[in-house]
Amino acid sequence: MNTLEKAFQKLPLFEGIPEEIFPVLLSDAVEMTFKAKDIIIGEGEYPSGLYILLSGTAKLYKSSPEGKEQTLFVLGDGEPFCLCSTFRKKPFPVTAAALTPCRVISISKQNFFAAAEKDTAFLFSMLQKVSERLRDAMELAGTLSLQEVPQRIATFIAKLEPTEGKKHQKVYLPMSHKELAKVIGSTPEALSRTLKKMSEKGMISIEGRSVHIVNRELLEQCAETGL
Ligand SMILES: Nc1ncnc2c1ncn2[C@@H]1O[C@@H]2COP(=O)(O)O[C@H]2[C@H]1O
Repeated sequence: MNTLEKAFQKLPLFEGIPEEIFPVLLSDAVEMTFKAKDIIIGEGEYPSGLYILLSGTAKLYKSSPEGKEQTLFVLGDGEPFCLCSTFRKKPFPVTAAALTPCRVISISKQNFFAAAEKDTAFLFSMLQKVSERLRDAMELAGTLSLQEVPQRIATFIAKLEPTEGKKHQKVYLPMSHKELAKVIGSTPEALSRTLKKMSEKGMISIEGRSVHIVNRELLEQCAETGL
């Protein structure tokens, strides 16, 4: 097994996939690297196949003609994208951009379908990912249309994994405040005001991107009903 095949085998996305699938999938894989802010694929382009973000953080977003951006998904290590364009001959519906330096592997459609035909576990894993994305998209639609900004921020923070053990309730924002505003469908100014109010109410204390959840019950209450 070569290094790339070994790296793929360790990804949660490919858990339980038989070893012999990786050479099929990766025989013509292309590795690309991007700097933070680089466009990986622009809206309307035709990706060559399935992309896997091997390391780094990237976002999928839409922008309006006025330049307003809405982040649709934040992709982390091991996350695939271009799944829809792999299944359908349609242009890429969004833009993918790097938030940090990113290492991306592209898998040709031909190899993707060869692996899917060889192993149903692989195909099921891809289907599972597509359905997860659909669920996330529905959740985002509900959040943006039904929740106020404080609820969206509290929900986002409450879902982050604690970085210093569950007891300490320290979490780290995975992106800048400016990028976070695009995820929650707000402006950086409204985000700062809300974070300040949440601190004053004793829910959190915040320093840069480091957030201490002072009172999780209050934070979860805010996620439900707002400030
Ligand atoms: N018309 C659309 N508008 C916004 N997002 C879309 C649209 N179609 C698909 N997507 C999402 O954009 C994602 C781009 O990467 P994927 O093809 O993996 O999955 C796609 C969907 O989750």
